[in-house]
Amino acid sequence: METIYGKTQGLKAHQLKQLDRLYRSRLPQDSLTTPELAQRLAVVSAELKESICIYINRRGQVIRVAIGTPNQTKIPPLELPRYGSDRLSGLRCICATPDTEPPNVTDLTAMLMQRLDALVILPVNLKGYAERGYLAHLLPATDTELPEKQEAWRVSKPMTLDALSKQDFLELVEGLEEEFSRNFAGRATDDNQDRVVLVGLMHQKEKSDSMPFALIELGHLVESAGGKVLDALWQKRERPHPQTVLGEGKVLELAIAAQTKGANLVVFDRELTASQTRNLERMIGLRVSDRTEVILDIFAQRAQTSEGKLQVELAQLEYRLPRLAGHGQALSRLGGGIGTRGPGETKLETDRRVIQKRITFLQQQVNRLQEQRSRIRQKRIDQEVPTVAIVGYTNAGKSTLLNAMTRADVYAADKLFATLDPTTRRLSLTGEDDKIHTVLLTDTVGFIHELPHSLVDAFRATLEEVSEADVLVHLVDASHSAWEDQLKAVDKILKDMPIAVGPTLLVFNKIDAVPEPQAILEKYPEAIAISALKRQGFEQMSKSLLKLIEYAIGELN
Ligand SMILES: Nc1nc2c(ncn2[C@@H]2O[C@H](COP(=O)(O)OP(=O)(O)OP(=O)(O)O)[C@@H](O)[C@H]2O)c(=O)[nH]1
Ligand SMILES: [Mg+2]
Repeated sequence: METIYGKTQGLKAHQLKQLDRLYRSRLPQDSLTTPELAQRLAVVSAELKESICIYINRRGQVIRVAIGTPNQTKIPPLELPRYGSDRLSGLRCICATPDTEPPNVTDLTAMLMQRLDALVILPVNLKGYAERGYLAHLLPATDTELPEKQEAWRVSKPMTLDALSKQDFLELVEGLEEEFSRNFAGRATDDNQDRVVLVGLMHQKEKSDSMPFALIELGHLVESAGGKVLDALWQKRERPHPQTVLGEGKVLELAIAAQTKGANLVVFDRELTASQTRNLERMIGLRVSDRTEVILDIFAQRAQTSEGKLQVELAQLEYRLPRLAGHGQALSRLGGGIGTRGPGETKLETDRRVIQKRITFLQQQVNRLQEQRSRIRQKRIDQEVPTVAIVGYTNAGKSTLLNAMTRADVYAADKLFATLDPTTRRLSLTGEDDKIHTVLLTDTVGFIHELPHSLVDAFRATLEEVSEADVLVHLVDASHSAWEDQLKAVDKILKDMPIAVGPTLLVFNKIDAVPEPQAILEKYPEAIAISALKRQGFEQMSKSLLKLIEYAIGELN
């Protein structure tokens, strides 16, 4: 006997047999259904007073018989014959139901999530007959840039069983698939580029209805990681749903948005637990990732030095290990991209035992390099050259400033986390008495609010530089609309450092792009305003910097 899926408890032997016989039905390849099959389904449905679904492949074989609505009897993504937003899954569902309504949104969403070839709903009357049915199928997007209200499916008017049977099924699906793949080719300009839908939560008390800042930033992070943002949605909630972060209805909405826009990845604005990831992937049918993984991915792409690479891979694997069951295994074959790349050209390991071993190895390497680094630093301290570290939110202009002041050639770009490895350069500063003083200036990796815990280790090199510097320059992008939040986020990270940091000079950068810099300086009178790009305000900054160094180390020679 074949497996009957769904609500099978309490079924009598002859009912099970009746259901089992449905497996033996065979349809002509090119017809959607036959009146005989429709009638047999109707009889069983009427007797059980339940919806009955059968799933049929392109060869006309029944591959699954299930009790329940199309939504209740959904097939997990990995058991579908094919998966991918460029085509249909190769299965259609015929459902006889005692409910007399036309297909509802839940069932249509189930069709969308499984990318069914078609869905036929046959309402069964009181006498146990199906007189007519509805044919539903997905609609390809009409445009490469999708309009907001893209219809995801079409539902026919009620049709007689005869008319349904005469539908040329193959012609229908082949036509649809051709359009799907044409659109898909148009959309996926770069096969390796992730097409992403962003998801966030907003606290219930939040008054504004506009896109939360965290989500805008997440969009920049995804773009910095090389992904393309197709859509963003968020929900107001008291607290995250323990199993799915969002409420069930919102997850459905997310699934529809992701599927109709042809996304291959969904990214949440917070860390997900292993089971949340698993539940969401099962419900949406796409890979699900989070903010931390995106940041780690950026790090993996940017790491230059061998130390940077080691630290990033270590952080990635440590983040992944406890989440492996939900990730990588079930859906890894759905593709690569954000969250699957290691530093260098490698793909991240997915085997638990291998990972464990690799983590131990990487930890040893990182410790060794750290000792080396501290020896170098000791040498610097012995030379008694004062050290200055530039810190600040990512994209504040730290590398640009280092380049401008020292003619270094550090990569600066309008991307988050452009810099990963600290760079130190010698800098000559002219004091009040025109005396020239030499200091060492270090550019560091940018900070970000809610620095993910697993990343702190990857930041270790930077944090060491920061905590051992005599003086800090805290650079703020004054042209950013959220500059004050960023300033506070950096202050918080500095305050939480295990070792107290040296005195800090607050410097507002990109002043060339601020219409009224005066307002900012009134609020922070101790601060200095510069433009690293236009080399404005450098003189005053140098003077203040020297004063602060003098204060920090006692005397300048
Ligand atoms: N208008 C303006 N843009 C600037 C200024 N300084 C830097 N930028 C721009 O800001 C962007 C980021 O500069 P970076 O120097 O890479 O910033 P960063 O702080 O090193 O960033 P990460 O290394 O990513 O943390 C670049 O596009 C710069 O050209 C400035 O004074 N004015
Ligand atoms: Mg930088």
